[in-house]
Amino acid sequence: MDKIFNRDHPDVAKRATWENGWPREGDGSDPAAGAHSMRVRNLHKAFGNSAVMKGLSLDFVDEAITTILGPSGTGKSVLIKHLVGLLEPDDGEVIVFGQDIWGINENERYELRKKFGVLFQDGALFGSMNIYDNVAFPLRKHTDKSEDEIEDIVMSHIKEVGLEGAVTKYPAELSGGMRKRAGFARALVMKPQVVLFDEPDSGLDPVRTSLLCDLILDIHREHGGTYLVVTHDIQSARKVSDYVGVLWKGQVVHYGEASSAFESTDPFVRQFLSGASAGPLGMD
Ligand SMILES: Nc1ncnc2c1ncn2[C@@H]1O[C@H](COP(=O)(O)OP(=O)(O)OP(=O)(O)O)[C@@H](O)[C@H]1O
Repeated sequence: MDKIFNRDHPDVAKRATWENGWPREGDGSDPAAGAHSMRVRNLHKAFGNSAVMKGLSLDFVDEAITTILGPSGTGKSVLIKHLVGLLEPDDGEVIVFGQDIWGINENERYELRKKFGVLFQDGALFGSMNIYDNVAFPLRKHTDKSEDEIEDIVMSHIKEVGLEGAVTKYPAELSGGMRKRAGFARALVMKPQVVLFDEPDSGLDPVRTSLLCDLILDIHREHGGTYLVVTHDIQSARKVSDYVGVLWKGQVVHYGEASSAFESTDPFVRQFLSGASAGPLGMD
């Protein structure tokens, strides 16, 4: 399937400036500067005595789908929460659309968050609202659009995710896959520049996982945007990724174009991506 991400496009070629497999860090003179809407610099975060982020740095390539892979408990969700400003780093910076999100005030952070759509693991739908009202919620809360305008936007996204037959149903009446699709529609209604997916495949069977990946690709091709997908699922990563980052113990052990991850000779990356029990990765 074709993807919107086209490495030959001049804007994208300019953005994907690499040094030793890493995006080159931007300075004022670097053509890649400003080309990464989300940048994480030397991120440190501990909960009590437990250090979770240990100096993580990563630039996400605009308009691409980047997948973050890594074992359980390695800090993938913590990274997402830093990107949307739900967690504050102990040290380091999270720079989003050119702004250090902890160098601005709460109102500015609130405005910045509107550029993000987030699809949480279970869809994070409101159980007391039907699917239409769930998807309409961000528009009613954050815009002054009329109900007619809202209906046009909501129904176009509900159709896009194939839920037009379920608008009056409540989340509890839907399957896990349908709830995720409803969460995806809700994540799109504000026309986000960035969409973050926290384990979109969790709890889905392989066929539904594959269909959800197709939907992610289709919608990315249709609307563009910078997508970040956190997952354990190697098949999903193979299917959707332009770039792959592999995390282990709060650090990035590999980051580059998807093909370079799947061909990596690094013992940790190979073990994780092949699911082998023998290798540097243990149960701890
Ligand atoms: N608010 C919190 N308070 C205390 N510890 C936390 C908090 N949030 C995360 N942690 C801890 O940080 C570590 C990383 O958690 P995180 O959820 O980011 O892992 P993950 O890589 O997303 O794992 P999984 O793939 O299993 O979802 C875990 O040990 C977790 O218990």
